[in-house]
Amino acid sequence: MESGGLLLWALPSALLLALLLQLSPRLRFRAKVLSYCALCLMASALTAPACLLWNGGRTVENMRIIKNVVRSFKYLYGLRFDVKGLEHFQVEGPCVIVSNHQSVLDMMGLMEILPDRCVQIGKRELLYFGSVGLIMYLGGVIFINRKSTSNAKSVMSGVGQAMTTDNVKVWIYPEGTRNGNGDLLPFKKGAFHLAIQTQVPVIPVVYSSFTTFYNPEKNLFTSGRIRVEVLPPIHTSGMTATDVTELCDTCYTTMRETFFRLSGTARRVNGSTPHLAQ
Ligand SMILES: CCCCCCCCCCCCCCCCC(=O)SCCNC(=O)CCNC(=O)[C@H](O)C(C)(C)COP(=O)(O)OP(=O)(O)OC[C@H]1O[C@@H](n2cnc3c(N)ncnc32)[C@H](O)[C@@H]1OP(=O)(O)O
Ligand SMILES: CCCCCCCC/C=C\CCCCCCCC(=O)OC[C@@H](O)COP(=O)(O)O
Repeated sequence: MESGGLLLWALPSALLLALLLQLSPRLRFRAKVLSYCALCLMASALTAPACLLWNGGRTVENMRIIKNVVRSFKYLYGLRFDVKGLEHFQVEGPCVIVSNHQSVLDMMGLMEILPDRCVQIGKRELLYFGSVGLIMYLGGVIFINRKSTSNAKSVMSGVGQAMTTDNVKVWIYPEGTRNGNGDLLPFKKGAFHLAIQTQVPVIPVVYSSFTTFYNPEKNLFTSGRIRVEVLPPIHTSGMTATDVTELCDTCYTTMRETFFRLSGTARRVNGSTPHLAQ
């Protein structure tokens, strides 16, 4: 009797939901993004105990476990990564990896190629994303307060020391925030200060534009192919603080060119929208 009643409600509700999702692209988009967030929360909650049991607490070693879990997400969303230049990660010792940042989906692209012993710099607010915050903490993510330049700088100088003593690579999104508008934002300089202060190479990584398959303005979230290129390391030995701006500009120019090439879009002229390549 009870299960019959449940069926009476559950079946029409499910059908109504399916109909609504079919009818409203906005709802469909939101449902898919929500499913991604739920997946991250759920996977984090299940992976955190594994990290604790395996490695005992906050350590970069946990990134291997997290990476293996996240790498399976792409199949659920029909994403494919074509990666080139992975051999450039084979540097002796620590380095600073810089890449473009388009959306929360970047976590999948990050984990697709993440080298061993590599932690990311993230905004402090991420720590409060429930189990996702916990898993980031356990993986050794370094949290900075973006509202306080002095705090961010002092955290970064601590990072420099840890990089050399613990042989850790650091992954930084130099745009400082997500940007999905088909171009790169101007770079902040923290990553380049860090590389020069610790005299380690900078390795740029570029992901092609997501706009053809993920675009919140157009309620678009379909399957897609992402081209990824790891560029050759830029060595900083002998550079000083006076070279930070030039290093930052060189990386920005190279990465922006690569971004347009990988995305099949032409260079933006005076801020106009990029045109499709011929
Ligand atoms: C199992 C399932 C799991 C599912 C989930 C999986 C999760 C797994 C983990 C993945 C984690 C991923 C985390 C990703 C997180 C992504 C982010 O959060 S991006 C946002 C945060 N990151 C950044 O902001 C990095 C880039 N920002 C910078 O580098 C900034 O420069 C800054 C250091 C943060 C400071 O920023 P700001 O306060 O805006 O100041 P600026 O204008 O940049 O600089 C002012 C001034 O200071 C100089 N300067 C900067 N840094 C230094 C330094 N270290 N030393 C000396 N001087 C410095 C800078 O040059 C400016 O001076 P100038 O004269 O104008 O040049
Ligand atoms: C109990 C609390 C529950 C909180 C629920 C939070 C729901 C979100 C859950 C999962 C989302 C998965 C996110 C994976 C990690 C994303 C990291 C990321 O991309 O952060 C954005 C940051 O780089 C820049 O932020 P802004 O663009 O400046 O903004």
